[in-house]
Amino acid sequence: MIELRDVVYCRLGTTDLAGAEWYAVNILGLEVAERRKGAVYFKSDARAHTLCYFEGDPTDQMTAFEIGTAQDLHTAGATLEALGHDVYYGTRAECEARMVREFIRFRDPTGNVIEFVLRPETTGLDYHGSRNAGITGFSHVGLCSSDLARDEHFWTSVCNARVSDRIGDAPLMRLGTIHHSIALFPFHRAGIQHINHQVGSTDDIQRSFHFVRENQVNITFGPGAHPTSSAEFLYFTGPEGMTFEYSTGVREIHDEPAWRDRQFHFEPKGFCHWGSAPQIAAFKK
Ligand SMILES: O=C/C=C/C(C(=O)O)=C(/O)C(=O)O
Ligand SMILES: [Fe+2]
Repeated sequence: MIELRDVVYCRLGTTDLAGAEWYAVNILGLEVAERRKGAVYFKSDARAHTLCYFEGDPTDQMTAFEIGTAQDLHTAGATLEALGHDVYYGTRAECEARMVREFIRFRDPTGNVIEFVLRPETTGLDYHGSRNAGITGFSHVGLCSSDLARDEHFWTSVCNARVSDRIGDAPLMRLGTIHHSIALFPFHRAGIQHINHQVGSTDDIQRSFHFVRENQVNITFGPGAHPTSSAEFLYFTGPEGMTFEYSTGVREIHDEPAWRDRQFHFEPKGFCHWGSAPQIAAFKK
């Protein structure tokens, strides 16, 4: 069993790095941690970075998860290879570009590019966004899945994810105590379906709702409340069509052995109990 600790960063290719930086700072509310040749790194919490935009193909998207020890990372590589995945071991320069000690890269069964990383850097310092979006940190990722049952099996049997709830057959899966760090949603191609940042309060959700709308950003869902995690949310569109989510109040699961995954409808009421309907392809039948 591959023991993942947490989701740690996303890397997104962009054909307009300056535009992506403008959006990440002025709309999303992240802080530029560092600019390097062809890449900008963003902070959303104490970690050195949780998002990187790099010059490249916008379909080039990676999600990284932390593994505890070098031994575990190498064992994970061998496990994945034995299952037929091509596993790439990152070079020193690629590790530096990710601010990690070591990493491996492979594709999950849908074809999503996944990195398992060792010792991602942290700063121990809070982040300070110039726009006060109230962000408390990068929290979860939604991944596209071309076969939900197959991919749930991968994340829960090969890796240590546990299903907290399902919307239809779409699993919301936890790695620690947070209700979900990975969610899978049905879609015909691989890629990151949405990127979630937690914000401090309902006030932040409501202020951002008005802020993003006034800045002509496309709101695709919300404000609303997820019956699954109890989080209040807002979804909106970012560079190259990426969906970003703010949410607040995500459920924590501390009664680990006692928790039973619950079944929700794959229709608007399963996604929101305030009555908002998603304008997001992967959230619709
Ligand atoms: O609308 C479905 C999404 C549910 C949740 C949640 O329960 O918080 C998410 O944030 C998610 O799946 O990404
Ligand atoms: Fe989400």
